[in-house]
Amino acid sequence: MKKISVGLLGFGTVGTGVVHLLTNDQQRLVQQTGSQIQISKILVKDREKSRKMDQYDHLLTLNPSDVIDNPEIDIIIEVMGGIDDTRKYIHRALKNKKHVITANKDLMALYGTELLQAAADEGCDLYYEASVGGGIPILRGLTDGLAADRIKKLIGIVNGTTNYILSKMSHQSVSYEKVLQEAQSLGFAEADPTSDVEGLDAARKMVILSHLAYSIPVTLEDVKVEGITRVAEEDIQYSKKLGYAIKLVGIAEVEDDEIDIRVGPTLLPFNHPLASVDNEFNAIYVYGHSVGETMFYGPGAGELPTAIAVVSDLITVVKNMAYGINGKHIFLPLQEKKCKSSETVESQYFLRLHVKDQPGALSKVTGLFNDQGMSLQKIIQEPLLSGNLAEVAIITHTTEQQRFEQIYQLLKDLEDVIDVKSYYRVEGMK
Ligand SMILES: NC(=O)C1=CN([C@@H]2O[C@H](COP(=O)(O)OP(=O)(O)OC[C@H]3O[C@@H](n4cnc5c(N)ncnc54)[C@H](OP(=O)(O)O)[C@@H]3O)[C@@H](O)[C@H]2O)C=CC1
Ligand SMILES: N[C@@H](CC=O)C(=O)O
Ligand code: NA
Repeated sequence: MKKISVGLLGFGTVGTGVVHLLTNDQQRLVQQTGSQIQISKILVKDREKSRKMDQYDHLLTLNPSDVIDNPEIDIIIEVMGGIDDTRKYIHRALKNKKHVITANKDLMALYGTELLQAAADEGCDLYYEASVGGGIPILRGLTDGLAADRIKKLIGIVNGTTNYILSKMSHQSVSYEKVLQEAQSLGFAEADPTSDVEGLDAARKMVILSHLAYSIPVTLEDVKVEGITRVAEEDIQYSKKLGYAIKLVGIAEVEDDEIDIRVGPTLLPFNHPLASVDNEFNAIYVYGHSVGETMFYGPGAGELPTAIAVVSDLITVVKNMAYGINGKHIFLPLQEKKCKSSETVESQYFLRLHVKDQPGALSKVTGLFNDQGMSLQKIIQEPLLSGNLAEVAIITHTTEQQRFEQIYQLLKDLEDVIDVKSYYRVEGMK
């Protein structure tokens, strides 16, 4: 039987899951690929660290060259993360005619086109299913399952850590700091969770999805990004009272050949299928011209779900080797990029304000919207416990961003409005 040799860069959360599957599912791998897959070397940073799977200690190395320049290794699995070193290592591995599988969305969002081109030039495979939605086969869903359709819109909950934090804050009375720690200890959060909570991780995933869905070479700079750090418990509670869940959502939409991509806390009505996607689960809602609406749902992070995506890529690479078609399935963006101006993007909005708790204050607020020709869909007012203030939460009807910004400014200037505490976009049902 043909023997395929694999080298790993990294043996952390995802690496451990990959090694676990390669060790315990040999039989299945042989059935699927007709080959015996063995691990030859594993690059780590700390040789002395105690590991869950210590039977592989003899394969550990601190020298990247033992993996990427090793003539015995056919396929590199990159699960160490980071950008600069990994970019160099993957280029070198491809030059050495090794196929590469990576879970690294940071790298693929920034240098995906360059690396995919290098892979195509070398006749090598470069697969990265784990980089978006962990175990959900969303990249394959776009490139294979929906290959015949033109995609209109993607809405994704693509960051497990922030979804975990917002779900826990919504369903239990628990502090932001405590749930972030939980997400870290469960292995969902990045080594530095800033990229999770500031929305950058989701933005990177939206870049990768947009490349595949629209074949447009968007970059991270094209994504308007806001994280969850300013989402207050009150925002979550008032949203619930109005019938909505707050989620960190990425939206990529093409209209008249112009693309708009954004990531931010967004209200979803409870009857929206994405509203019930909780904890570390991810989901990507895809609107195709012909297929209509589809949703890809599953665990977006964690050891084994992410490892499943990596090992499924590995099976594809080994099958491609058997058919002699490596490097033939590289998707490079082919369309010209035209970005939509933010000001004209339409949405409903949620606003939470503190107003003076006195007769007439609420009617001044609603009067302002009325005078500006913007109707409101829902409004609630509740007294605050201190300061002779009331809290008002509003859902507007759909309006352009520039129009909303004008009204927001007028609202802040209104004498009875003490403060506009927050505002977010609201995604309606299609
Ligand atoms: N965790 C998850 O749920 C998901 C992670 N990903 C992505 O997968 C990748 C891996 O993530 P994860 O497993 O969580 O990360 P971990 O931090 O758990 O593991 C990283 C591994 O890489 C090794 N490593 C890191 N830097 C170096 C270096 N400079 N030289 C040698 N070895 C190095 C570490 O060595 P040592 O063990 O010695 O410290 C460790 O084994 C990242 O790109 C991440 O974004 C993608 C989807 C989900
Ligand atoms: N930190 C990421 C891990 C998976 O990509 C997340 O929380 O989704
Ligand atoms: Na995936």
